[in-house]
Amino acid sequence: MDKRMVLEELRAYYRQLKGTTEYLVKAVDGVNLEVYKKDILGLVGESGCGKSTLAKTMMIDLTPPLQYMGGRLEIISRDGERFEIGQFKSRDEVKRRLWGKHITYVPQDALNALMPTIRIKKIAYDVLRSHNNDINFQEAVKTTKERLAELDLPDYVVELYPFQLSGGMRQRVVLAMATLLNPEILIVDEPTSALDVTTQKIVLKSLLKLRKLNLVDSIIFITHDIATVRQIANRIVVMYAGKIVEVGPVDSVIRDPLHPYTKGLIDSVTSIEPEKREKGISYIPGQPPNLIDPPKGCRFHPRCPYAMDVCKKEEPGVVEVGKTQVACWLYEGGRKND
Ligand SMILES: Nc1ncnc2c1ncn2[C@@H]1O[C@H](COP(=O)(O)OP(=O)(O)OP(=O)(O)O)[C@@H](O)[C@H]1O
Repeated sequence: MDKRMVLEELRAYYRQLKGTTEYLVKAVDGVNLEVYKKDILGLVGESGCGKSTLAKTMMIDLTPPLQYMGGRLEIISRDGERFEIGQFKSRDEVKRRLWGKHITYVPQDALNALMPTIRIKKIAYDVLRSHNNDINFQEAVKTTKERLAELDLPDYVVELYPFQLSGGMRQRVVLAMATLLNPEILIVDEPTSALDVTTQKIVLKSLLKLRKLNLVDSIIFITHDIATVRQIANRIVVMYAGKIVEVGPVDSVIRDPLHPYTKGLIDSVTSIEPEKREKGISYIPGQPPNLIDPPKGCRFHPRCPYAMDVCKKEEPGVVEVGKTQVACWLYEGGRKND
């Protein structure tokens, strides 16, 4: 399969000063993942588990207090050009060579990211000109109208100011601006959480369209919402306390979650199905750990109903169960018996 990104034991920590003592917040701590062409990955996990930090690290957007601590990150372009995290001398170089062109990130607060007093056509012109100094304004407007049409937005949107757009329209315009240069990888952080259900669906449709038309090769969709992941993603990536604990095809992970944490996450989703509602709302007991001093062994062990002695002492390796990869001692040497 065509790889677009490879992460091996990737680590990025925040340096935090309390008084005169420095602490390290281990937000991305030994992450392994391969992203393929045509992938739509749903990256899920509780608040604070490191999803946004992983996105920033994938973007090689490492500014203090966030610091790269080791491991590999490789981005592979459609033409086979390879970019390694360690090769860049400055953030400016990363910005010039990677952002927008090969990888792009739409952050959580993207709805407010567009300058309200600059017309869409001028914003798009600036994006396109940052990678092609020779482009003229008319060409830039034409390219922008084409991309807007691909996302089912009318031509006249180029003439508008961001404050004139509704939430859903603005989110699609943000997606259009972020993908004007057809980057291989698009990372979107909670793109639908501030929208009503109907508008959410329109935004999800736009994302699927970007993928289907090959305007982007791979999408990483960060969310708390497993129902949304089910609608859009082909694979689900479950993160807990700075680590990936399970990766697999979306349907099989949701139907038959392997890691006890994934099971807890899925069980805690409120359901509209009466038989599930009757069981009541379940939740994962306890709190996620402090990432300055996470538990030894498996980081989930203090909250895990299946925790064994080994879980408290040693970190589990990754085991393949069917098409799913899971980091859990229950599966070392075979399938869990229960
Ligand atoms: N600037 C910072 N300095 C120190 N620690 C930080 C900083 N930003 C985030 N963290 C910590 O890093 C950890 C991971 O945070 P991150 O925002 O990546 O999680 P998340 O899974 O994206 O959460 P959410 O779903 O709430 O956005 C958390 O413990 C958080 O408190």
